Amino acid sequence: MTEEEARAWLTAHCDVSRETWSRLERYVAILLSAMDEQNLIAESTRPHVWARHIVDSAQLLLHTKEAGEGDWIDLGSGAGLPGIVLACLSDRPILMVESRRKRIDFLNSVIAELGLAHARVFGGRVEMVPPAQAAVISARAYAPLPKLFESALHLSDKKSLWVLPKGRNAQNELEAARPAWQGVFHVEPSVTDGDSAIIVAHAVKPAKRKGRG
Ligand SMILES: C[S@@+](CC[C@H](N)C(=O)[O-])C[C@H]1O[C@@H](n2cnc3c(N)ncnc32)[C@H](O)[C@@H]1O
Repeated sequence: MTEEEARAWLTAHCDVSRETWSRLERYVAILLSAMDEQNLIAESTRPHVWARHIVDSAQLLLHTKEAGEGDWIDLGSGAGLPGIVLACLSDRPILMVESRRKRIDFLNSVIAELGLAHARVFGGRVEMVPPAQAAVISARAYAPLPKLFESALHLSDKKSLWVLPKGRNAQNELEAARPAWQGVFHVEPSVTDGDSAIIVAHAVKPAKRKGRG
């Protein structure tokens, strides 16, 4: 997907008002300029930021149309991917969880600068977030599935929808997690990379251990 195709995709699939475009443009500008101080995205993706990061984040919205009302919690948000992009494109309250100080400060400054009143940051580890029943949970490049579910189960209930961009190994990672985790799982293709996929899940819970004997 070229940068031009990425913008066209946003126009076709998301409700992008002039205000939203200007927020997204501003976010991209802040992100690229902060790259001088901290490594927020891989250097190689800098020329492809709209496709590799903005659309890659925005596409998660396509899989959450059935989600109930309530908060979206984004685990390990880093520079705000997907959290800030989703906050620009949706009014749903979003909590971004990030443990690294410089990234927490970066996220708070972006929220203030873009005026995203429905977005908040929990500055600390996912495991320390007070229990919640999120409507949606996302995590991009945060942790392998078992650690991801273990660390965030207390933020979910059976209705929570998990949307987890997982790269090329999505299916294998899912198979590996299956013995320990039950749920309803789908693997959806990514629009930005034909080889990558997004795991969409609900009713996630630890599998019952088989009794001995
Ligand atoms: C590889 S980065 C990905 C960042 C962003 N989601 C993205 O796709 O660009 C993983 C992020 O998760 C954060 N992180 C890792 N473990 C965490 C934990 N247990 N609690 C909160 N944040 C965590 C790291 O500080 C880092 O910013």
